[in-house]
Amino acid sequence: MILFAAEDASLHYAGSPNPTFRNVTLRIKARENLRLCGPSGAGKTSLMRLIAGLEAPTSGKITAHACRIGYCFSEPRLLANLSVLENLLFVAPGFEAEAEDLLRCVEMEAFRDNPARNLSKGQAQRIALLRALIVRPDIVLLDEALGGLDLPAWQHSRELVIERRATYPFALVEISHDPTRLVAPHGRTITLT
Ligand SMILES: Nc1ncnc2c1ncn2[C@@H]1O[C@H](COP(=O)(O)OP(=O)(O)OP(=O)(O)O)[C@@H](O)[C@H]1O
Repeated sequence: MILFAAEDASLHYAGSPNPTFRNVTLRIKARENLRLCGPSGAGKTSLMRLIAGLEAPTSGKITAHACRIGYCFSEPRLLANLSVLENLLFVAPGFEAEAEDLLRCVEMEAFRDNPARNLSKGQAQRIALLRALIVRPDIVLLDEALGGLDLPAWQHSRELVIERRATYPFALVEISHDPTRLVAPHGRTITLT
């Protein structure tokens, strides 16, 4: 099953001298692993935003785009004045029990009622990961999302993604400058230049 398909898609930001990427043809199948590679500024985040529907191609077309996305940005982007639990329930109303289970998986149950603004960057990144997973996505997008975590926190987070996929399968698209910090290191690679 194809979850996302772009044909000859190019993206040219208004005011930029050149397109960010040109003529990208890409299909994402259910459950597959994909890594976006390329030097800084090559357009990896922009392509991820296209997959998420946050950008539209300036030429070419998106031919399949009917799925639920869990997006973990490179910054956590939590709602600062809401508690940790409220941040999760904001995207998944009524899922209290599941939110609490997920918090236990990343050893953050004690932070449930803390305002998100009081979290460290690594704690906030873990909550942002839970927010992406709790919506039962068809595609999870990780944009350097776990890069700042120390090794034990990263391992916990990686295990959580793997376990969660076994129950609620999803395709995984990752951007990581560090190949040792990929959740799925043997996935297909798309290289932007
Ligand atoms: N909203 C925007 N408006 C204009 N230009 C943008 C916008 N977002 C990104 N760009 C430009 O598009 C190009 C690609 O940026 P993008 O963040 O997609 O690259 P990247 O490969 O993810 O880079 P990095 O590895 O450094 O994160 C850059 O030249 C950037 O300045």
